[in-house]
Amino acid sequence: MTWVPGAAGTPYGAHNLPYGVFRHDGDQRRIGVRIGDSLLDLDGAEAAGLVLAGGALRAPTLNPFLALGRPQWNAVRTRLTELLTDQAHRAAVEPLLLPLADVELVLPFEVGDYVDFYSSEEHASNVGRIFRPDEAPLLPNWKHLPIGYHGRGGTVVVSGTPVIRPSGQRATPDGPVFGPSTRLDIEAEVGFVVGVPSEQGAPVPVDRFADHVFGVVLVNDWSARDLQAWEYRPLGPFLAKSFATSVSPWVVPLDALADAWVPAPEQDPPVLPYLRDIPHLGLDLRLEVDWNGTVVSRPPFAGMYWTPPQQLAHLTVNGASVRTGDLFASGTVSGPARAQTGSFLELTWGGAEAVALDDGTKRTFLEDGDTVTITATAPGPDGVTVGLGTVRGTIFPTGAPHR
Ligand SMILES: O=C(O)/C=C/C(=O)CC(=O)CC(=O)O
Ligand SMILES: [Ca+2]
Ligand SMILES: [Mg+2]
Repeated sequence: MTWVPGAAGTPYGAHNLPYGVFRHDGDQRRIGVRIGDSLLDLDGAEAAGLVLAGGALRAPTLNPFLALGRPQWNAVRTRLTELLTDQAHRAAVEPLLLPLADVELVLPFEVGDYVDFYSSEEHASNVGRIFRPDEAPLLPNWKHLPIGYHGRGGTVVVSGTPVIRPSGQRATPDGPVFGPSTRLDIEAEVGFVVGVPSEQGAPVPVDRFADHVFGVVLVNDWSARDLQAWEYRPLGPFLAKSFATSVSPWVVPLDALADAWVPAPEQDPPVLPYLRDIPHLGLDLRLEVDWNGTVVSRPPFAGMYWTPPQQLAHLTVNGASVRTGDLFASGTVSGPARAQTGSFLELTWGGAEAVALDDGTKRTFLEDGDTVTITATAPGPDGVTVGLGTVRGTIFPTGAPHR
């Protein structure tokens, strides 16, 4: 049990220890690890010789640490657990704790390539029904491979960054017009952060997932549905999703989620051998979507049809390599019930059924000034939960100054 006041038994006790990057008093970016409502300054801890990672913890991003690989991730985690649970270290460590309220959390890693999957059967079927009412909801390939597309790593931003309403083309009966999106939406997703690179030409098999993937962030893949509906055939989303994708500031290590693996939905028809993961496990992450202070949805990640190891195996099966800092997102997480959907497109069924918020207003798509907050928890050891932090964004009008 941790000696840090108030932290034991919370979703951010010593069983979690997510990593982030912070600034204090406008200072340099530094790596920290969260414990309760504080963070431990790991730059200071490594400088003082309390934890050793060859200097990787003294960098302004997590990338050098992510690149170290599992044996060193484990060694650092073991040491941090010691420092934060053994009273013998308290006098040395306590001066390096900072209240979270006093720091600014920044993008924790330099994002490399960003891939977005489409792995919820409910989401894919719902979008199919809404966008393509005259066709089968799922295309014939959907149960044979995890569908995905390459997104835009350079526009991934940390939680709290303003989201400016994008402009673009949308279809009208009189032809396309240009202007601010009128159907701006969210996508509640889970992102996987690559630590150890793979070699070009050498696919990553399903059972090597944990050698490469360091941990998990929450993702909001903001989506302009009107732009998307007009542009997406035949190559998929382009400008409808590339303007901003928000991630939570804490990267939760896979090690903190050891108790969250659960059987994933059975796959029928059977998948090709390179996608066979035995046991076939997904993560029991429970998401919550809050719109201006009202919880409107609770998407269950455990029901995702394609698992993260299958996604990584598929992403690399053609010989494409992954690099440190690559991010692959699960795709929108939707469960079978309306109040489990991970997009407002589904929640309002294409904008036809407004949702009532607790403040007395009704919404279909996002209005300027709206704030969406996605959080998640997972089961942890001994009945505690693991917190995955928060990804929050507020919509600013088109043309708004960036900050
Ligand atoms: O079915 C379509 O045409 C498009 C669907 C999406 O918007 C999905 C997407 O970005 C992937 C996902 O988040 O599931
Ligand atoms: Ca998406
Ligand atoms: Mg996006």
